[in-house]
Order: sequence, then C-alpha cells, then structure tokens
Amino acid sequence: MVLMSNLNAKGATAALPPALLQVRGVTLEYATQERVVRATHRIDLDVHQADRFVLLGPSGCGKSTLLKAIAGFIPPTEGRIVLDGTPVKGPGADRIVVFQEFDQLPPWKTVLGNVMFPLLSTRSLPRAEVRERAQDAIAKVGLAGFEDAYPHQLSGGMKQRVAIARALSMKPRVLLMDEPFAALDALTRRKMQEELLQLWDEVRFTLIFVTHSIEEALVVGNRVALLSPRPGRVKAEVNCHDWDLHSMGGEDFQSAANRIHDTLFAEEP
Ligand SMILES: Nc1ncnc2c1ncn2[C@@H]1O[C@H](COP(=O)(O)OP(=O)(O)OP(=O)(O)O)[C@@H](O)[C@H]1O
Repeated sequence: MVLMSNLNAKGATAALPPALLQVRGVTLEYATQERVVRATHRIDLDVHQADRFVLLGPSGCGKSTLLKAIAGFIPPTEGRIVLDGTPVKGPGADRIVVFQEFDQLPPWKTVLGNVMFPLLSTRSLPRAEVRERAQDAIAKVGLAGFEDAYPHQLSGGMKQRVAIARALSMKPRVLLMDEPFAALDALTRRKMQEELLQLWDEVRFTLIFVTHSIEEALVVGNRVALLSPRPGRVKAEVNCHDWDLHSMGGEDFQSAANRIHDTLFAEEP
C-alpha cells in the first residue's frame, strides 16, 4: 500500500491507541448462480475514534460492499472486522448506516416518529428519554419545527437530515454513510457537506463515508482510503485534514485532487 501523507506512517501509528475499528485482510465475495464475484481483496484499514474516514474509488470497487460488511450485513470470506476489540458478527446498534436513497424513511411515520423508531425498538430507554434524544438530534440537524411533518412533505436534503438525526440519536460507535448526498443537487450537496462537518465539530462522532467524488472525499474526510477496482484493494491512504469547503477551487486543493485522480487511475504495474 502506498501512503501519501504529511505524517510519517510508522511514527504516527506507534503513538496512537488501538484503532476503534480494525479491518484485517478482508475479502468479500458474492456468489451468483453462474460465478463468484470478488468485490474486495484483503483490505486492511484502521479507523480511529472521531475519524472522518472516507472510502473513495470508482464505481464497482467494492466501497458499498465493504461498508455493508462493517455494518455486519455481509460476512467476510477471509479476514476479520473488529470493533472496540469485539469481532463483528452481524448488524448491531453500535453501527448505523445512512443510505443515499430518499425512501429510507417509512412514509407513514412523522419526522419525530422516524427518528424515535429504531431507538424505541432497542427497548433500552424509557419512551420519554427516547423522545428527548430524538428531539435533540432533530434540532442538531436543523429540523426543529418539522417534528410532525411526513417524509413526502420534505425535500431530499431534509429527508437526509432526518436519516442523519435518526442515526445520531442511536449514538452509534461508528456512523456509516453510503454516498448520502449523491442524489442531491449540487448546491444542496455542498450545504449538506458543510452541515455534516459542523455536526461533527459539535458531536465528534466516528464516521465512515463512501463516495466516488474526489472533491467530496477531500472536504468530508480527515483520512481517505483510495480503492482500486475489481476487486477493491487499498491503493493508498491520504491524510487530508487541511481542507474544507472554502478550500475548493484553490490551487492546492485542485492539485491534491489531481494527485488523487492520478493515483486512483494509474495502471497497475
Ligand atoms: N448483490 C450482488 N450480487 C452480485 N454481485 C454484486 C452484488 N452487489 C455488488 N456486486 C458486485 O460487487 C462489486 C462491488 O460492488 P459495490 O456496489 O460494492 O461497488 P461500489 O464501489 O460501491 O460501486 P458504486 O460506486 O457504483 O456504488 C461489483 O463488481 C458489483 O457488480
């Protein structure tokens, strides 16, 4: 694996505590009737507490599959995924996924109902506390006043905010986002990226974020893993905590984006 970083990799990791999430030699496959499709090959990753870790790569490189495996929906063919010292064996409330689709919210539930639902299902908290937590999360994503609205009354960006509030109210160890803003128009997408960063500043959650946009990866992530296609392997890892939305368009930002592009699409030797 190539490491493009302003830190010395060995020196940096030696000083860090064990990673919150460890992905070790993870190969993921789909068995179809005709053949076995290898989506990722021996992926190694370390995600630390409060990282905004981005999986970046071209279509079909296995980003979503890897995210689903971390969520516990797909067991690795080889390797292991360990969260907080415990091997991931299936889905759990410690890992919540926000998807790209606008229809991830049950349409018959209000905003408040949608946010409360998964937390109520865990039966771990009294209803009043769940309501309070949900209202707090709704306010954090800027939707106070929309508690009684139904999904069809909301814009795409607002629906994604509800999905984020729902995930955050669960207080997961890791928040997983699979191209959450890809279906939004460019301006809303920009705004949602900005809001996500503000939210992270406030809450400091650990995020794993899938995208195939280099610009989005540089803005959202503090670390970016670059994946090669078919099957996905980690080609390089980039530290990019210097960038924010105001950096976009600047010369340094553009040359970082160009370097990533060249690395992603360089021919394998
Ligand atoms: N349910 C499935 N059955 C068989 N093959 C699948 C299935 N889901 C994904 N694949 C294959 O696994 C590989 C990785 O797919 P995946 O969706 O993880 O890629 P991705 O990087 O997230 O792509 P995109 O950016 O287009 O969403 C692809 O070759 C894809 O065709």
